[in-house]
Amino acid sequence: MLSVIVRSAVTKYRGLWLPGQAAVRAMSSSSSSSSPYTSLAISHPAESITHVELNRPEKLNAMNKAFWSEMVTCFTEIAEDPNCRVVVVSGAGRVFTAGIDLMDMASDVLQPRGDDMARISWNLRKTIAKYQETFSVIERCPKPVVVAIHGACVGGGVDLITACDIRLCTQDAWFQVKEVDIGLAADVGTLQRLPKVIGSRSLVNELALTARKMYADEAKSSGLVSRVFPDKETMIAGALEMAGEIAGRSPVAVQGTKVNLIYSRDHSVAEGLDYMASWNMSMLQTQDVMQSAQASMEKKSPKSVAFSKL
Ligand SMILES: CCC/C=C/C=C/C(=O)SCCNC(=O)CCNC(=O)[C@H](O)C(C)(C)COP(=O)(O)OP(=O)(O)OC[C@H]1O[C@@H](n2cnc3c(N)ncnc32)[C@H](O)[C@@H]1OP(=O)(O)O
Repeated sequence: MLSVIVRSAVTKYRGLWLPGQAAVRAMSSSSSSSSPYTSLAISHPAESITHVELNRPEKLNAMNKAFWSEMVTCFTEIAEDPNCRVVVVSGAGRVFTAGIDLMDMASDVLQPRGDDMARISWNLRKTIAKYQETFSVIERCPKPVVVAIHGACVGGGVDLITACDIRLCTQDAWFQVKEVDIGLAADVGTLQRLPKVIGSRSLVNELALTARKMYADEAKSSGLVSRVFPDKETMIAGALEMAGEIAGRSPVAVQGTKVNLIYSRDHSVAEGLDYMASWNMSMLQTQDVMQSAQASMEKKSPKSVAFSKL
């Protein structure tokens, strides 16, 4: 199936079909007028919670050109939005995502432009960096991101979820580091982040080198996901409940926790402690500490405190 899709896309690219701004505009005009995006649906299911839904269900949420840039815009805005304290990401329709849109990939990544090898390579490097940014922007976002996965999570889907902070899935979910099957080394985050998520280096290597599917139970036992739900409905309810727990706590504490966890993952303990001290020399001066401590003394939940926006 893959070769048919890629071949037909390349043929269309060479002969007839050049997706560009016009195609993107045409897709925009056919989508809901309230959403600025064609590949994502954004909603606010509860106070301080933003729900980002991959929203091309008819193509199994395959990641097309619009998706790769819209995620960057979306998460840049979320990072700056004081009304958002936590994000839930999920997929519309019957699966989470089938990975990169193989039609778009054929015309973009596989047909780099340039007058000679140096220029082609330079352009391709910039393209790959742009694709990487689509998921790095999730990791850089100081608001925690809970991702809820059902059905297939293929290729770019694994790159996406490893950039998120908390992973939940349904019993029918499966994960596939599919890139070797389509002739490439995964290049937008899986090879860098999956070994930091899953304890077993051997398992990571096996998954990435064989492209075998990993099902929900193994995803749980290996640490890729922290919870497995019987179906999508209960998973989304569980994700929103968890998001509510996070959103109810001090945003200074929550965002500081995310930023420092990621910093420490990539640095030595000594460097992490040093960074933490510098972070908290400002952040400990927040009114949130006193308000939270007072609630704790009064045996109240931190959720009872009306924290100032951040
Ligand atoms: C610099 C680059 C960085 C990024 C790298 C990323 C790499 C990757 O993501 S590698 C992985 C690529 N994905 C795949 O190889 C998966 C391809 N899809 C499938 O194998 C199957 O669709 C799947 C097993 C997920 C589900 O099979 P099922 O029988 O349930 O559905 P289908 O009939 O196959 O699909 C339904 C419609 O969706 C379209 N579609 C599915 N996947 C893709 C895709 N990746 N790209 C584009 N379109 C896709 C499929 O063509 C069907 O459309 P239609 O015929 O119009 O109904």
